[in-house]
Amino acid sequence: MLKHKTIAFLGAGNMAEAMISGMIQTGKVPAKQIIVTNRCNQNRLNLMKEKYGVKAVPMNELPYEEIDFLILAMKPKGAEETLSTVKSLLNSKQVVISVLAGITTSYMEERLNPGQEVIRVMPNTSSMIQESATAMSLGTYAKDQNAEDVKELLECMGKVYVIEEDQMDIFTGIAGSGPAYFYYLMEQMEKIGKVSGMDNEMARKIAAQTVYGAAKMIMEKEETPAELIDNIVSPNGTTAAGLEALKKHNGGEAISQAVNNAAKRSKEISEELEGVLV
Ligand SMILES: NC(=O)C1=CN([C@@H]2O[C@H](COP(=O)(O)OP(=O)(O)OC[C@H]3O[C@@H](n4cnc5c(N)ncnc54)[C@H](O)[C@@H]3O)[C@@H](O)[C@H]2O)C=CC1
Ligand SMILES: O=C(O)[C@@H]1CCC=N1
Repeated sequence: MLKHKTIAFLGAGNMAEAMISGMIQTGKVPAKQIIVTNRCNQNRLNLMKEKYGVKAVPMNELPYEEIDFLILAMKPKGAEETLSTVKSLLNSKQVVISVLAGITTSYMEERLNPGQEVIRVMPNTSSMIQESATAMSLGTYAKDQNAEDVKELLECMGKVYVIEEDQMDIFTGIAGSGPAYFYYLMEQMEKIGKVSGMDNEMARKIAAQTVYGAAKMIMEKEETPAELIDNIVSPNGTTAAGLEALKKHNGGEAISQAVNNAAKRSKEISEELEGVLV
């Protein structure tokens, strides 16, 4: 039952805000049960309080005893210090949820009290409008009931996929970072529309509607991407000409490289930070 849970965010940045926005919109978690804090930016905390009606407190005033789910939402490099700080403040019933890229459940478990429940999550910023593709992987000690509640919480932000943790790097490459590739793509569409005399705003909306429609087709129809492409291509037509240019300029390879490089970076972050322990 989410309505009785108290959820605290350590870190009040872009990802925390997107998640809070998604949660608030469902009404499943009362705003007064969401607490947000960060290391230094009081203006940011004020903004979160005004915009979402959540509690916003300085770090040293976080009421740890009230928290059910503690969400780590700072940058990965802050994990070490944060985990060592919260270790002595948490009890065994509280669940630590991390959205930090590259931070493994074992990394967290090794730095928290033995048996502490930990869940690793990878959302994306579309949580803001409840359209995230979010992954979750359970740590060694995560209990079924808490895992179910956390899944329900993440469903406030979009679709949730429970995955093996060894898939988290590639998931991050596809879905955590993924919105940025599509924004980049749409930015290029907007630019070329503008160069060709189209109104900026109009070109942006047209590109977005096209991406949105294509994504919806994949979600709602049975056809594969290849079949859907086939439905668009006319022999010697415009799409064939467009795809020819895309292939000539290694469009497919560019996307594969983007996903792979992001996944590789996620793995590197784990390795760099794990190195701190030895
Ligand atoms: N932005 C995104 O699209 C996604 C981000 N993430 C993960 O979310 C985390 C946060 O990313 P963003 O929100 O984009 O960063 P951000 O820079 O917008 O926000 C970071 C926040 O953490 C606070 N902070 C820094 N150190 C802290 C500490 N020791 N204790 C408490 N608060 C601290 C900062 O004051 C700031 O409010 C990262 O670890 C990232 O890997 C995961 C999925 C998607
Ligand atoms: O760029 C990053 O590292 C974070 C993780 C996924 C999206 N943003």
